[in-house]
Amino acid sequence: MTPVIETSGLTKQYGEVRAVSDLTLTVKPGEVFGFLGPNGAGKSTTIDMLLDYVRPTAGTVRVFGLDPRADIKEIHARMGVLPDGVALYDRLTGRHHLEFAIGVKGADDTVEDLLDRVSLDRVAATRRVGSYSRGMRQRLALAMALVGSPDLLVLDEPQNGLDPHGMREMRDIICAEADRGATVFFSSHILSEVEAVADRVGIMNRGVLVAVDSIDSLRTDLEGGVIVDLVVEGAVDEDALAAIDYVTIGVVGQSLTVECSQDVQKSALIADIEATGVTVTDVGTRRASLEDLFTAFTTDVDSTDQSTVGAGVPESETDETQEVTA
Ligand SMILES: Nc1ncnc2c1ncn2[C@@H]1O[C@H](COP(=O)(O)OP(=O)(O)OP(=O)(O)O)[C@@H](O)[C@H]1O
Repeated sequence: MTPVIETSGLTKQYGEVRAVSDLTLTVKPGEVFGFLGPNGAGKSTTIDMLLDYVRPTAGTVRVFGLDPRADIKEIHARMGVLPDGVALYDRLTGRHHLEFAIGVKGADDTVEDLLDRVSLDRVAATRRVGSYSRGMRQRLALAMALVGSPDLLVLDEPQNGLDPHGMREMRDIICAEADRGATVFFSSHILSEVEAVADRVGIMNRGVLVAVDSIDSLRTDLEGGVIVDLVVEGAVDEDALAAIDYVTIGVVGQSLTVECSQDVQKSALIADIEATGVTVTDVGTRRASLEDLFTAFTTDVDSTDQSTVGAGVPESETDETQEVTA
């Protein structure tokens, strides 16, 4: 089956900054794929290359097996996009936006149905968008992305501007779209939201894809995915703790976070930790959350790397972006 998204060696260089470096990634039909990474990791740049808003420096990208540089109209016809920093027309009403989107796609959706799907008030839809809150703008933009029941939804930070209620609705919409067979590729900082809906996640760090798998498999990669939280009394000797080589220990004040495999015996672990000169006063065990995985995969890197996040990119380099209108 042709992958919905396929990149190979995909790279984008802005002057000194490598925004995306040698990205090879495949997203299969029907998958909900969460694209994660800290600020400046290269998520939006990757999405922009899928949409041909930005041209790669090297490598290839295919969407539905097509090249965005040559076939962007065909790709857009089968895709719904919620871009980062949505551009809406303040003077037009929500209803006008949806009518426009339905017209462009030649779709048979009704405005009312779209409004209901994103829980945007029908009366509010008659108001100009200039008066909308951030959350309302986000809901409207999502409704526009849903027009025509696209085969692929690309959502850049869809939870932006949404309150917890809106986030839950966004989760439901993503699940409903997946249930009808759509592929969903979305970026997010809200890890719990990603954990709730994604079949697989890709974690970007400084332009590099540092992990890609299901959340459960990533847990297994992370030494079995058990976290032991400890509170200790006494002087914490970080070097001595680092020398306990069968676990990874994070230290914040008197709290230790220990990543370890399931077969590590807690009593032996505590004995080894107390041998460094502290007394353990509290112990808790939990499974690694996506938050733990995210921290483990994105806390590492040599800060002199060429792809360093936000490495003072001069303004003049921003014109390397090749804007392309679809
Ligand atoms: N047009 C541009 N000109 C120069 N540098 C850019 C441009 N666009 C992005 N960059 C740089 O590329 C890197 C990746 O940025 P990108 O916006 O893709 O990250 P992101 O993961 O989407 O971040 P965020 O989560 O903050 O939106 C950053 O260092 C950014 O400063």
